[in-house]
Amino acid sequence: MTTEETGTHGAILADPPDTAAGDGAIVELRNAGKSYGNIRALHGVSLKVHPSQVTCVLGDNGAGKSTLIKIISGLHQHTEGEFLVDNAPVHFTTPREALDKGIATVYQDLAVVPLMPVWRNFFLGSEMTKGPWPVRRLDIERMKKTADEELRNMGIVLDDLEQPIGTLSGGQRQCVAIARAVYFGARVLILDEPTAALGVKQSGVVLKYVAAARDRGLGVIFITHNPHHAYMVGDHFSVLRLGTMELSASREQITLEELTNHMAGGAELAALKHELSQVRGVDTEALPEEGDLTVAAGGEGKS
Ligand SMILES: Nc1ncnc2c1ncn2[C@@H]1O[C@H](COP(=O)(O)OP(=O)(O)OP(=O)(O)O)[C@@H](O)[C@H]1O
Repeated sequence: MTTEETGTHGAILADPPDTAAGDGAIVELRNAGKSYGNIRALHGVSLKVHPSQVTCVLGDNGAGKSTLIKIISGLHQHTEGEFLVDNAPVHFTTPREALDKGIATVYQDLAVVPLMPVWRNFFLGSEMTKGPWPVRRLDIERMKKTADEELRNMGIVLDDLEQPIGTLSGGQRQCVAIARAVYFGARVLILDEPTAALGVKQSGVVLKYVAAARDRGLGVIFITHNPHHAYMVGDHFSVLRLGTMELSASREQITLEELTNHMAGGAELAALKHELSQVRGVDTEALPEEGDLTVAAGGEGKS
């Protein structure tokens, strides 16, 4: 997935807004959509993000996941339907406006300065300072101490915060980005395929911190191709296909197998199998049946 902007952002919020109105959803899309000129990238999408819940958005390439993220994070505006934050309609014109409402995005390609220490990256763009103007200077000790405390609060233990962030694994960098967003007051955390480039073990570590962010009361929007990863932490599942919402189900309403079948497209696989049966040399009997798709997708998942 490509994005025009990368990295995490943070905003220190004033008192949390009153969410007593409505059903407590922080973010809501009602039949929202987006067209780029003649191209309808997203249409009729409804979605809610509640505090302390992980809302998973799944979809294959071109399904509209990036477009959805861009609307919620303030990079693009919706052209159909409604977008509400704390039950009030919004039309963000910049990511800053989304941040001011507590909506932070952690992109796949994190905007970090690889040679700078972990603690320095933690505060990048929002450095702590001390002393009166014009002799204000960086408060290095306080930044180190705070970064250390915040990472530990999230259960992230790194050997040395002085090490360049570029020396951390991809999974560790994602975790630092999540802790940073939590520290800077995010209420909604959008994670753009955080496990896509990671191996099994590192994906597990990142999923642990997705759950930790949820346990700290954040509403998490977890974008992924991988139904197995989604099902490990998700409370609600929305599957996008060709720009529309094909499925919206709570955890109680769907099993992992059903979710995987939706993602793998059981009908499409059957059609493909039929076409392949016309091709010499392809043993279609060896291909999985629709009911076997859990195994098929799990073994070969993109993420
Ligand atoms: N700026 C744009 N101008 C025109 N069409 C666009 C633009 N951005 C996205 N699209 C189209 O909108 C549709 C949805 O794209 P989007 O990038 O949101 O999907 P995605 O689910 O994020 O896919 P991927 O996982 O491959 O990144 C695609 O058909 C894409 O070509």
